[in-house]
Amino acid sequence: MAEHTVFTLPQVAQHKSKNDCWLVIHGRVLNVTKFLEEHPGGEDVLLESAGKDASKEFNDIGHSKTAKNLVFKYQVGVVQGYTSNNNEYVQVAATEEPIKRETSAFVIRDERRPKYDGLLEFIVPLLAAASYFCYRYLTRSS
Ligand code: HEM
Repeated sequence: MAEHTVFTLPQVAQHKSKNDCWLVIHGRVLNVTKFLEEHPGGEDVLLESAGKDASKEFNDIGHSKTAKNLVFKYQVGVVQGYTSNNNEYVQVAATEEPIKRETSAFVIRDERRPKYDGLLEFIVPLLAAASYFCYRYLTRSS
């Protein structure tokens, strides 16, 4: 698959013109030549990062989810030293500048409750009520 073609950073650096513009975002090598004119932020910012790792610039803008998903569309490979991990590419060996791995801002809370929680909620009041009636029964005046 094309998205797993491995490129070195010097190889990526050879594609830095308006007619042939590649950049790296989070270990992914992107060919954004056709996207230059479409980029809502303008082509100049992309050309400034052409042939380079633009992860920091990409993050700093705070691109939307749409923008993040578009990254996949332009992927032509990965940077040497990165490996796929659940659809994210993480650095496995020092290449040049370390690229920060993007982390999710969400904390997923496990709302599942223990299996017997519901049962206990039912049994404890039942036992309390049963104890009360036993007590009343045993202490009743005949
Ligand atoms: C393939 C990589 C990129 C894609 C797919 C992309 C996509 C987009 C999209 C869809 C927007 C519209 C706003 C949004 O949805 O977030 C946007 C805005 C923008 N992008 Fe990118 N972008 C890329 C790379 C970059 C890079 C490397 C830079 C900076 C060096 C950059 C700078 C900007 C700026 C300045 C805006 C305008 C933000 C604003 O007007 O508030 N983008 N980009």
